[in-house]
Amino acid sequence: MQSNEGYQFDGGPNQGPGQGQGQGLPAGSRLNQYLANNSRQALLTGPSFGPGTPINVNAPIFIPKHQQPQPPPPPPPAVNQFAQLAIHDVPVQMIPFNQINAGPQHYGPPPHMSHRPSMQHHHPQPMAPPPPHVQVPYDRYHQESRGGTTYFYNEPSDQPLDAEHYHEVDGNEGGIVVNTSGVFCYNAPLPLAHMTRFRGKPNSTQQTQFISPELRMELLNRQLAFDTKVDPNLYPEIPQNVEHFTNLVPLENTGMQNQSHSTYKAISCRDGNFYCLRRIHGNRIQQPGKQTHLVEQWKKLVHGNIVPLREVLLNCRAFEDYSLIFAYDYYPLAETLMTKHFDPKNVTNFYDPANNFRITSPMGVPVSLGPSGANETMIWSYIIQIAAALRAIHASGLACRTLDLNKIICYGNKIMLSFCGIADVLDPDSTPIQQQQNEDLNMFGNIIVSLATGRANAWRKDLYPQSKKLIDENFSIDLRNVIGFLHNNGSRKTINEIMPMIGGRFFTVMENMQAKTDVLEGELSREMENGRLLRLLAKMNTVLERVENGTEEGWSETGDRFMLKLFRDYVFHQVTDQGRAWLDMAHIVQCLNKLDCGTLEKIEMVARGGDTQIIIDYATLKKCLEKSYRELMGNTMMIVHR
Ligand SMILES: Nc1ncnc2c1ncn2[C@@H]1O[C@H](COP(=O)(O)OP(=O)(O)OP(=O)(O)O)[C@@H](O)[C@H]1O
Repeated sequence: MQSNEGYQFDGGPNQGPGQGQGQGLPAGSRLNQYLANNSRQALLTGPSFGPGTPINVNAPIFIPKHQQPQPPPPPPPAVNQFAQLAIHDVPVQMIPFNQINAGPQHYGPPPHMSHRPSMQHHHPQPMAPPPPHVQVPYDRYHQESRGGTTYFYNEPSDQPLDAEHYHEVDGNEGGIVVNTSGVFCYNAPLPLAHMTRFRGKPNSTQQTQFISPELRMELLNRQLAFDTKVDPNLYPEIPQNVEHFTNLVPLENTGMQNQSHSTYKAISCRDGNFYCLRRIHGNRIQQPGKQTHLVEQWKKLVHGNIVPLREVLLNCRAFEDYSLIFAYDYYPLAETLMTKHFDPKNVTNFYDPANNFRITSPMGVPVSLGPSGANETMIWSYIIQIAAALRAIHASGLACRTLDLNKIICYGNKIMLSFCGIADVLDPDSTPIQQQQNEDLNMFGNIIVSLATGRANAWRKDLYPQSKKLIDENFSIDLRNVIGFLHNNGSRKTINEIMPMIGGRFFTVMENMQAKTDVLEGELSREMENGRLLRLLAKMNTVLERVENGTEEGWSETGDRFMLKLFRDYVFHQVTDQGRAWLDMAHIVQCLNKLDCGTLEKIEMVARGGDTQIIIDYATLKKCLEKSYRELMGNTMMIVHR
């Protein structure tokens, strides 16, 4: 046996039978015995990867399924981890939001999923309901946790082997379990009960495996919105750069006669972030100090229901006039309350001429209000959010001054006051701030009347009696009180006074938002490992099969790289003893995780010719990778981010 930096050839630590199969497992552990049995099985049937010496490694043995005394797939109570998918399980197809749950009920696997038994190809029953699930007795399986992973296994039995055995198990309440043919099985808890109601009922296995289709679509569309560019031939009037902003894309119709303002998406070259630019056409600021003295206060205002103002450009010449430009944070595919509820035809769309592609927000389905307006729950949610924003603005000694349906944007579940601060620059108002704030409350009342009646101008004096009648007939006394209070000009009033009228509804909105946050956090924690594994894969592929590194011609075939090459085969190119590819995503993910952590667990790697077997631990492999990657970086001029 040779040893070099932790490499061990042919053999490995001398262990007695049944010892040390699972590192850190007690000797009497049933999992340990199970692994030992599998090891013995491997002795009888030969190694799983090419010819070679018996496996005697301090690690769970990786054996193609058909070589084992075959357990039927284990039935964990809930498994919804990516790691559990077979490699041929592809991510969920993009389904437009409005098509989800639509159409006839489709039984059987979706066309792109292939984790069903292969027999089903011979006897396809696409529209037949699935056969009743035969519950495998749970007590036939043993369960043992190790290093955060729960292994399910059963003792060898006389059962016939079924190499292609996959099961799809209908779980209870939103939980569908897909078992792959892999030996390892990751077990994850079901989402918290209070979160499941926000997920909707999954209509197929996919929805429990990946980020929910609605959220995926929403995020993808937002990403596309970020990426849109305009064709300069189609928009010759849009400048290439506006100071440090570039890549301007109009968010509303431009080029109309006598337009006084326009809105664009842009990227800042300073920080690479996206901004929403509101341009006021031909507005030369003569007395900057006097007109912009409130800008700094607006910039300091941070609130979840207010779009932050970041910068104001005075007398900008990029549009060949003296424009006033306000830069706000950009929220992709945000739409105004006006377009959402009153003018759905005008929904914010990007038309990407380069791709001939329209992007709309699948979540932002226009909700046209009927003759009796929006439902009361929705209105209360708006009231609470607008009140929260106004409370912050008024507490800062400012007034919104532009509270109307066109200046409130919807972004996901949230609504936000947009374009704040513009009125203070365009038209500095010397009336007492209290009076300006009172006017905000009046405008707030108008918005509620519009939403409740389904008519944007229902608050107008001539229409108000009719609107009031409709509201009295259809809405609660609390809502009528809020409107009455906001429209009452007789007394001094503050936004805080509507809190008692909101009452317990506040908690409902807060709980809903909290639950949504929990769902998003859950999704994030499932996906966050992807980046780590991607970085690892990128490093491995940067190093492997490189023809040469500087002057070293055989670099990729020697030393540490040779170890990594064998490891690549161990991870990705496992074969059965008949030479068929053996694919198990769980194995791949687990190996990469162990490499990333640099565990001391050992594996046996076999060269393709079968003439070399190497026993090595993950910690050493990790060092090989890091060292090779560093060597490569030392020879390059590129800046590489870790
Ligand atoms: N912070 C933001 N991020 C992304 N989009 C935004 C943001 N603020 C506003 N928008 C979008 O900019 C567009 C503004 O154009 P729109 O014509 O609807 O409003 P407006 O110009 O105020 O209306 P009007 O011309 O009637 O006064 C809207 O589509 C709105 O959704």
